[in-house]
Amino acid sequence: MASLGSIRRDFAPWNDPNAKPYIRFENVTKRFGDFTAVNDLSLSIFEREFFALLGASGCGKSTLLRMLAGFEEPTSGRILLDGQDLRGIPPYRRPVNMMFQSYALFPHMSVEKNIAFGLKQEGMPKADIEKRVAEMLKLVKLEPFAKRKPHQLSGGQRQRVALARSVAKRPKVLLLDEPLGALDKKLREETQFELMDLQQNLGLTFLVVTHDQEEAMTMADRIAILDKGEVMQVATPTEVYEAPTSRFVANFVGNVNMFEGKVAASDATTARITGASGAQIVIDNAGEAAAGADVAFAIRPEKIKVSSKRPAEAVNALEGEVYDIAYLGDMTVYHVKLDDGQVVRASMLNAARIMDDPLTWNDRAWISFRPDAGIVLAR
Ligand SMILES: Nc1ncnc2c1ncn2[C@@H]1O[C@H](COP(=O)(O)OP(=O)(O)OP(=O)(O)O)[C@@H](O)[C@H]1O
Repeated sequence: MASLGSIRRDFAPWNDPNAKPYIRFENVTKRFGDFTAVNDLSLSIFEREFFALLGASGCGKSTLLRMLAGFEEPTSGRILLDGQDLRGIPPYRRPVNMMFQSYALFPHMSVEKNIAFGLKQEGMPKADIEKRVAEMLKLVKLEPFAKRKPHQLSGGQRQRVALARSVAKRPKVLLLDEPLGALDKKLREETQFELMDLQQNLGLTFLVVTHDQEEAMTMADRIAILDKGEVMQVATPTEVYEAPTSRFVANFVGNVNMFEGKVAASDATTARITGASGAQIVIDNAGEAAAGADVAFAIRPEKIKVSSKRPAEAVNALEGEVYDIAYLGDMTVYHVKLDDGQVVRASMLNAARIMDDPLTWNDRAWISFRPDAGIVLAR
């Protein structure tokens, strides 16, 4: 899984009951004809937050950005920015700017002219423009390339010009639609960190749309996971990963194993889930789910241990057969087919060069995990 890169200690205004949201979507619905792209959606974003909208293609992410930028109006509901209802305010009068992909740069203009373009249009005095462009070039580390044309730059450098151009006007909110979509994997990762630095240094509020969950996990303070125009969960990357509130979110972010079953018994300290095959899983607690409820026990691959013998101390251990092994260098991913037919994915770090319990295809194997290693999902 991606590193949770942007964890900023002490930055959590969403936990402060007195903090006022900076951007607020209030019961926003957007229809195109009889198609509902955004459905009664409410969402709060705080000043200086790096907020990501994550969801599959067509879930309404871009429509939300476009409504905030003023290119579309909600069919119903309100969008507030710093307490002001944005309805009817044209895009150029909103303190919001959209960063477009680097291919939207002017090919015949140098880097510095590209950055200066919007400022000139605004009628900013020449001396101020020069100062601001110099500042921007420094910020995105492109000073040596000021005179070059876009085609004389690498993809990552072009992306930085696009970024400099979109922050040159000092918008309060920057909207980024798949900002790193055009870059290869390595460059993407580097640029992610640059983007985070820039956002923090300038104290901007970023709203980024992506369908790349690792990217959202790495960069964002909080993530909203959308499905069919509705918010499924809003939380920090860690919470989304470790404490998803639904099967949908658990499946959407990272790899997960789901054990479907019924809550057999539940008290304050432990609960049991019985699967269709009769196998029982002991868990810490079943949350809100009452005895008899249909639930899923969701557990991440790295929280499952694979071994050739049943670990003596294990509360939960299920037997099966090694079905597939993928050696990834830093870790090994096992697929174990349990005796009831379910295939479980378990990943183990290769901390030592030589495994003390080597397993291979078709070996009998046990998977085991702690009662608190997963989470019970009722939705
Ligand atoms: N102008 C429009 N007219 C009709 N339907 C539209 C219009 N704009 C968007 N839609 C529809 O609304 C839905 C949401 O579109 P949106 O662009 O917000 O999706 P998205 O989540 O950003 O997807 P992607 O990741 O593919 O860009 C889609 O089903 C799309 O076809």
